[in-house]
Amino acid sequence: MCDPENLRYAFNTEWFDAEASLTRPYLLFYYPSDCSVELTDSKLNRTFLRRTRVEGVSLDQLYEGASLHIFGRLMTVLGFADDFTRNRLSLVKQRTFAMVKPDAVAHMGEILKAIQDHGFTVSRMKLTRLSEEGAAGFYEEHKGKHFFDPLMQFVTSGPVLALELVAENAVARWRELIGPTDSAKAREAAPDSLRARFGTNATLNAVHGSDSAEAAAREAAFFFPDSRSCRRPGLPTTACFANNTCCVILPHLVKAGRVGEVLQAIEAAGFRVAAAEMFYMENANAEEFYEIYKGVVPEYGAMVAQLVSGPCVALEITGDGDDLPERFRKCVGPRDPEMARHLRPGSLRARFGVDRVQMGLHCSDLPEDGPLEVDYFFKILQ
Ligand SMILES: Nc1ncnc2c1ncn2[C@@H]1O[C@H](COP(=O)(O)OP(=O)(O)OP(=O)(O)O)[C@@H](O)[C@H]1O
Repeated sequence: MCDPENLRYAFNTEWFDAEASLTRPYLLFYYPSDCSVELTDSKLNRTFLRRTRVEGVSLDQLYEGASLHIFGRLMTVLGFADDFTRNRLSLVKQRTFAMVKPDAVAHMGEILKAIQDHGFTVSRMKLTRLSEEGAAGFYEEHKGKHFFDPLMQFVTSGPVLALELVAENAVARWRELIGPTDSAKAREAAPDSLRARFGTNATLNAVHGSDSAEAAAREAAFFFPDSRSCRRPGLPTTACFANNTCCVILPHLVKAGRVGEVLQAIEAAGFRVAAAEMFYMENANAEEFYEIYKGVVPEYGAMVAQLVSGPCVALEITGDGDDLPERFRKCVGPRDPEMARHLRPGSLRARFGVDRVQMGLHCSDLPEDGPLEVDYFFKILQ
C-alpha cells in the first residue's frame, strides 16, 4: 500500500439503474498516481470497469455523499470502503452542514462568495422553507429553552438556504468563519465573521453551522434526503411559478466557485432569485432539457456534455413587469461570450462566459420557455 504507484483509495458507491429501477452497488478504487479509476460490482464481486482514467473524476470529488459521472452514469459516493482511506481522507474531505437563515437570505450571493473564497466546495444547495414541524425537529435539542419560541418564529419566517460544504476540517473551519452565536458579541470578538457582518443579535444571527461531523451528517440528511429514497420527501422549493424565467449556472462556473458572484450580479441587475437548487444532471435529463437546440445549434452535443460535467445550479428568476423574460435575456447577453464581450460588455455572459459551450449561464430563450424550464427543475426533477 506504500508503493505510490499502487496507492489506492477505496469508496463504496452506488448507481441507480433507472431502466431496471434498481440500485447497483460498486466498489470504486481511485489511484492518485495516474488519476485512474477501477470499479468492482460489489454484489457479484466482479470487475466492472478496468483501471482507467475517467475524464473529470479527481480525488477532489471523492467524499461521502458526492455525485460523479463515470461514462454517463451518475454514481453516488456512499462512504470510505476501508480504514486506510478513512484515516487518510476523513479530515481532508470533511463535510459540514450550513444554513443561511431568513434574516440573511437577501445576502446569499455575498455569503456564498465568502464561502467559496474561503476554499469550501458547495456540494449541495437548496433554497427552501422550514415548516413549524421541521424547525422543531431540526432544533429539537433546544426545546424548553427560553429562546426556543422566538427561534421557531424566526427560522420559519422566510426562506433558508441549505448548504452542504466540503473542505479540509470543514466543521471547525466553518464554525470559525461564522463566529460566535450572538452577532452583537461577534462584532466585538470576530468582526470579519459572517454573524458579525450579517446578523443582528443572539437569535437573528444570519447563519448556522453544525457543531460536529456527526451533527453535520444528520443535518445534511434532514435537508437533503436521498431523492430516490421513499422514506421522506425532500423539503419544498421556494419557486413561485409566476411571472418567471429560468437561469442555469453551468458546471464550469460552479466548479470555479463563482456561484456567489453570479447571484450577486443577478440581484445587482434588479432581478429576484425566487428559487435556487443544485442539480447533478443525468445524460438523459440534459438531452431532454436541451432538446430544442438539437439539430439547430452545432454545439448541442458539447452543451449536453458540459451540463453533465458536474453540478449545475438552477434558478427561478422573478421580478416586476410583463417584459421580465426579455429583460433578463438581455442582461444575460448573446450566446457567444466572445461576441458578448464586444457587443454587450456589461452582460453576464461577457463577464462569466468562456466560449459557446462554457457560456457561463443558460437562460430561457423565449418568454414561453421560461415557465416550462422552471417547471422542469422545480416540479419534475423534485
Ligand atoms: N441565548 C440565546 N438567546 C437567543 N437565541 C439563542 C440563544 N442561544 C442560541 N440561540 C439561537 O438558537 C440557535 C441554536 O443555538 P446553538 O446553541 O446551537 O448555537 P450555535 O451552535 O452557535 O448556532 P447554530 O446551531 O445555529 O449554528 C442559535 O443559532 C441562535 O439563533
